Amino acid sequence: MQPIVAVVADVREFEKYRWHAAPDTYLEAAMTVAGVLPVLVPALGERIDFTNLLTRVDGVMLTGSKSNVHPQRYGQPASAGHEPFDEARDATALPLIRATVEAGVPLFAICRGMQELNVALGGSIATEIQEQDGIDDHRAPVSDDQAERFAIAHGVNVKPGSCMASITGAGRVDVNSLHRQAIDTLAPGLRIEATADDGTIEAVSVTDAKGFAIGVQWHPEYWARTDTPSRALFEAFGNAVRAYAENRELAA
Ligand SMILES: N[C@@H](CCC(=O)NCCCC(=O)O)C(=O)O
Repeated sequence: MQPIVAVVADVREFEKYRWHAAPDTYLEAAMTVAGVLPVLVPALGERIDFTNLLTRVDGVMLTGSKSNVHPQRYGQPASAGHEPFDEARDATALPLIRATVEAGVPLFAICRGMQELNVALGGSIATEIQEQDGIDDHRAPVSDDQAERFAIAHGVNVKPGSCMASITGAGRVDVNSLHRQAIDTLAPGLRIEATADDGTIEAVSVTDAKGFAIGVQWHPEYWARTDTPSRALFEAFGNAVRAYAENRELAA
């Protein structure tokens, strides 16, 4: 049995069309390492019956994106520093996250996805964090080579006793870094799982989650086959999704 994981699409305009799409790296990591079938959910917002969708999938994965959650979603005015936006993705991901957490469906939120998780549950986001005193530059290296942009960039400190620690081990984990925003106010119901040396929140989990519900600010999908912590995260997500699918089948 191949469990199904919903992946919310980004909206992109090219070749004079409006596309709903997701980067191949996330889909490959889900298929190859997690062992699940990723199925794109178009960013059609509240027209989607999220309750019905969640009866037909065994997990939800939220990808990273160059776009940012619109600041109005967390009560702040928009500025150039918050752009670019993808409001169709916001309108789809945020209610889906709330429904997913409520239903106890396994959830893996990556980069923008972790920021969406925080906003969906009532938190806020800081933008252009590298301009803050004491905060390092977490943006991707300037390069045309994706492997250079997604290269390991810094260490994070995984909290002992955390969900993340049960997957990657507690202590130091080396990660890549491609973000200029980060969690500002932590949402109620989220727990910090890992931080960078400058205090930036790098991983969270849903405090009273019925199962796997983790967000990471880095990109484990890119090296999921070769990097041990990245592989461990996708394998753990896949195992949680399979267990959920089996329980759902037994209950049917
Ligand atoms: N845009 C937000 C979210 C970070 C994120 O998802 N980054 C992925 C970018 C992929 C790329 O640059 O190729 C932020 O900047 O914090």
